[in-house]
Amino acid sequence: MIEANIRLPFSGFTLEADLQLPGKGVTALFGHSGSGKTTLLRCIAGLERAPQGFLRVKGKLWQDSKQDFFLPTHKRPLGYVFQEASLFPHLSVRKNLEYGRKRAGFVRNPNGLEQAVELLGIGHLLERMPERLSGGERQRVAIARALAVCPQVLLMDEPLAALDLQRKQEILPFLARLQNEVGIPILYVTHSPQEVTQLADHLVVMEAGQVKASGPIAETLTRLDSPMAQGKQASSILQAQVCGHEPEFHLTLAQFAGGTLSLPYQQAASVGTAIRLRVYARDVSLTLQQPAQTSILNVLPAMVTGMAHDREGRTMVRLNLGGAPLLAHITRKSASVLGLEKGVRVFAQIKATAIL
Ligand SMILES: Nc1ncnc2c1ncn2[C@@H]1O[C@H](COP(=O)(O)OP(=O)(O)OP(=O)(O)O)[C@@H](O)[C@H]1O
Repeated sequence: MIEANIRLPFSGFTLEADLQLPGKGVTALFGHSGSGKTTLLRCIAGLERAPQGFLRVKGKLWQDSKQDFFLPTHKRPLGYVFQEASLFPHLSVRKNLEYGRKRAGFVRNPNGLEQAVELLGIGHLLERMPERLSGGERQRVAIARALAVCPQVLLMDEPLAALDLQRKQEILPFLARLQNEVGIPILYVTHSPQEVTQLADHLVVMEAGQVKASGPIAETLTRLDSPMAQGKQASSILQAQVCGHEPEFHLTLAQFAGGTLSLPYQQAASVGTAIRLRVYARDVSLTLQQPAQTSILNVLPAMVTGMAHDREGRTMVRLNLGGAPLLAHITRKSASVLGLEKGVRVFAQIKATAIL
């Protein structure tokens, strides 16, 4: 677990964060530009010293201003990945990785470097000079360099922001692998909703230096007061498990807390495989009665738990499907005609899902 209680005033901006973050998985720090994400990460890294600060990482004290205790950055077992890879241009990839390990005062695992190289798939690049790497390869080397020191926390500040879409797609699978195979918490700064839905297990929403929301991804993503639950991109995440296939219809069945869903056929996913699904709020419609004949395969009972109206005649409805939260974006008129309010039972018709 990461416990942080930080107050850092700058002129015109104050960071105030009181957070308890999980000790594993990816925590996304999401917010608009200038909301304080990087400053929070820098405080955790010890690159910024908040006059009022308490920070404990996996039971170890890193800062306690009350006791005037501050562990300097080089003694904090962490890896830091920036937007730009910032490799030494005169050193080969291998030397860059080795240099990082020599600098860190806490490396214990002698195999850390080999493991990082394998995980990021950069074995064939070790003797190359950085100038001969593509942007995506350079960033993979930077991530491997951060991991090679065997950190207890990995801090990533918009690691994909400087890359074009194709390079982003190239790196995302490696990040997903990191999440599954490295047993350390990753704090991941981003303002990309797509990266949040694809990678995050826990979400922290920042606004003007304050923590607006913090919690498990499925819950926090669908909070009606969250900036991510607004507009066309609003979506929900469902944690599901493959429970069968219907190859004759080219469908796969997946079970989640709210029932069973039919998905496009996933030949490679055996029964029991855990999958993460994204459902756009705009792809969910609501009915009061269970439709007897419909072409929509996924119709599940749900209960309305909240609603938020916008100024353009649309309503975001938050639903509970057996404990799983789901957003539906419908017209305000439909919400009125159906008499929707908190506690009303409905059927959610899910038109499309994407496997992440
Ligand atoms: N050393 C500093 N002195 C004064 N103000 C600072 C300092 N560092 C950051 N700030 C201010 O703190 C605010 C938050 O900056 P920060 O970089 O943490 O935001 P961010 O959410 O990471 O933004 P972005 O997504 O654009 O990187 C900004 O208004 C910034 O100008």
